[in-house]
Amino acid sequence: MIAVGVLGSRGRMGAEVCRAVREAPDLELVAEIDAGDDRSGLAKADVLVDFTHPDTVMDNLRWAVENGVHSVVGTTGFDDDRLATVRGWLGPDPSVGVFVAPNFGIAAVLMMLFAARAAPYFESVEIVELHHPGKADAPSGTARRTAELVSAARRAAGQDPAGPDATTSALDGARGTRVAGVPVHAVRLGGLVAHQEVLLGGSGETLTIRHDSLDRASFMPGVLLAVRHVADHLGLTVGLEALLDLG
Ligand SMILES: NC(=O)C1=CN([C@@H]2O[C@H](COP(=O)(O)OP(=O)(O)OC[C@H]3O[C@@H](n4cnc5c(N)ncnc54)[C@H](OP(=O)(O)O)[C@@H]3O)[C@@H](O)[C@H]2O)C=CC1
Ligand SMILES: O=C(O)C1=N[C@H](C(=O)O)C[C@H](O)C1
Repeated sequence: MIAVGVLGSRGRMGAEVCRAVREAPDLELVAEIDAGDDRSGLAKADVLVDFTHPDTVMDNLRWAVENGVHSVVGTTGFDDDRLATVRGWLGPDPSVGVFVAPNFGIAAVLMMLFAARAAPYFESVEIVELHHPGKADAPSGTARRTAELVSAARRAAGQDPAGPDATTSALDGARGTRVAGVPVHAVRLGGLVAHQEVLLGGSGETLTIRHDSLDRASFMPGVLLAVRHVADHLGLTVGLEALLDLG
C-alpha cells in the first residue's frame, strides 16, 4: 500500500483526488489537508499530492523534500526559476521524487505534443486557453507549457516563435500575452472546465488542435499513475509524458 496525503483536499481538484485515492485498492488516504488545517498527519504519507495555489505550493514542496516525502504536484506556477529552486533543494543525489505536471489529462498531454510537432510547418501560431471563472492564474500552466514546447520546436527549425504580426495600434491585452515568444490568450467563462486551442496558420490553410477536459475525472488516471511511480523517479520530473510510452 502507498500512503497518500492530499494538500488542497477541499478544493475542486483535491476533493476529486481524495475520492480517487479512496477507491484505489493499492493506495491509502492518510491525510486530507486544506488551508488552515493541522498538518501533522502529513508525516504518515509516502507521497504527498498538491493541488493548492501557486502562492503556497513552494512551501509545501520544500517541507516534503526536507521530510523525505515524495511529491506529485498539479498546482500551477512552475517557471524555470521555481524548477531550479526545487532542484537545489533536492541536491545532486536526491533521495525523494518530485513529479510536477501542468496537466494530468492524457489527451491534454497529446495535444501539447501534437502542437509542438505541427508548429514548425506553419507560418503562425497562437494559443487560446479557456477555463472556469474560479481559476486563480492566467495563462494556464498548460498554455505556458504548450507555448514553451511550441517555441522550442519552432526555434529548432530556425523559425520565429510566433510569426508575422503587423499590429501597431492595440488596446492593452488585445493581443494577449507572450510566453516564450508565442501569443497566448486566456478566456474565463461560466460552464467551462479546462479547454485549449492551438491555432496554426499557413498559406491558404489552418489547423486547430483542441483539447477539452469536460470533467475533473479526466485528470485522475494521470494523478494516480504519478502517485504509483514517483518513488521510482528520484529527483525532479516534469510532465506526464515522462511516465507514458508515447513511442
Ligand atoms: N495539473 C493538472 O492537471 C491540474 C492542475 N490544476 C491546478 O491545481 C491548482 C488547484 O486548482 P483547483 O482545485 O481548481 O483550486 P481550488 O481553489 O478549488 O482548490 C485549492 C484548495 O487548496 C487550498 N489551499 C490553499 N493553500 C493551501 C495550503 N497551503 N495547504 C493546503 N491547502 C491549501 C484552498 O483553500 P482556500 O480556498 O481556503 O485558499 C483550496 O481549498 C491550481 O493551480 C490549478 O491550476 C487544476 C486542475 C488540473
Ligand atoms: O485550474 C484548472 O482548472 C486547471 N489548471 C491546469 C492549468 O493551469 O493548466 C490544468 C487544467 O488546465 C485545469
